[in-house]
Amino acid sequence: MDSDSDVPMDGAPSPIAAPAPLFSSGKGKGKAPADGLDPPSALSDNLPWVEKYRPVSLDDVVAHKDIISTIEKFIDLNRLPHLLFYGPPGTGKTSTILAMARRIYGPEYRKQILELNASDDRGIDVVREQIKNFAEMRTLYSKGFKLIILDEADMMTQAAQSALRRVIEQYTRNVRFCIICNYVNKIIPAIQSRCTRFRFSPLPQKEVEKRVMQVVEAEHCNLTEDGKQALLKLSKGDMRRALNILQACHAAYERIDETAIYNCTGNPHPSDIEAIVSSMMNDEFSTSYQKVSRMKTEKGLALQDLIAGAYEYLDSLELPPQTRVYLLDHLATTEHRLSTGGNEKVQLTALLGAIKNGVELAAH
Ligand SMILES: Nc1ncnc2c1ncn2[C@@H]1O[C@H](COP(=O)(O)OP(=O)(O)OP(=O)(O)O)[C@@H](O)[C@H]1O
Repeated sequence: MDSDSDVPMDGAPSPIAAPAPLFSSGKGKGKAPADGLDPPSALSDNLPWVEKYRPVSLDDVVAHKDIISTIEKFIDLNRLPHLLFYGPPGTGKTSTILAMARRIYGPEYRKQILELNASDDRGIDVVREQIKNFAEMRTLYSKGFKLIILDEADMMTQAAQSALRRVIEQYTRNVRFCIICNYVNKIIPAIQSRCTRFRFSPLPQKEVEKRVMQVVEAEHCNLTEDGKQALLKLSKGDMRRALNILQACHAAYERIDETAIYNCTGNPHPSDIEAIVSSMMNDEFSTSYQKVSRMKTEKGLALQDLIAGAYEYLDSLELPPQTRVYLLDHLATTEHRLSTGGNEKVQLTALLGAIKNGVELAAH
């Protein structure tokens, strides 16, 4: 693939375009990267870890092995279709396409791609002008195809998406589009049918753990076992969240244990949730109300956090099915009322009443 470094660039590289990756699996941790990027430096020290440890090659992308091998086949056969990557945040969609671009174009890949995301203007003008200009200009200078990455495409207006449909068709000969979004149902069917779709599911805990432990070692974090478990639980298969929490805790605490993780993320500590729910179940109504209100104030908990924690805690309790259903239904109702502006105090008393009823139900 040609690299046309003289081409004027409308897809200018971002300041984080060339982070110094500290490791790239298969190449050896801590080595200076072989692709001519800056070695680890003050620049990389200032980077958020999610960027510092963004996968460099397709091999570095954890999980999604089927997707990676399919894409590699496309590249090897030089038959890359338009791509549509969708799935929850922090699962590697952007990382995969950037690693793919690096694989196709080499270290100068930034010059061959146009990357647009939600912070850019996503109106119809962008589609008609910026994309069109890029697509047209590139054909004058280079052979092969160029890549346009539309990140967060589900935020594009319907009109812009419709305009994109024509642009995709017009430039199919020399441009490939990679459309990235969280919610595929927000992408109009006409665009979906022009792309090969890949779903990026939440990352398995084991894979997140492996990557986190590499970062822990490289950054010399003091992460305890219970801290690691809390981190993995809270990140819910989102690698970005895992690395961000780890970095924040590393900055704030010498030793990253479970408490540090919960404090740093503002999530209620499981022991507080346990204390609250058991008080709601066992103490007399007004005693429990006072205790829960006091804990809420002391720990700075919102009723919403408490509901999320109680939901998980109930999972660990042995309850008759009828009681469980009753309690879950009330948690859901309270959550909904809060989201529509319900008063916290009123909702707390209502929830407390429902839990008391649930306990009575279980006793009969
Ligand atoms: N599969 C993965 N393998 C290795 N690192 C990953 C993976 N997924 C995410 N990461 C890490 O999380 C960061 C964010 O990932 P990325 O930007 O690729 O997520 P995304 O799926 O595009 O999310 P969003 O939908 O929010 O744009 C990356 O910089 C990388 O450090």
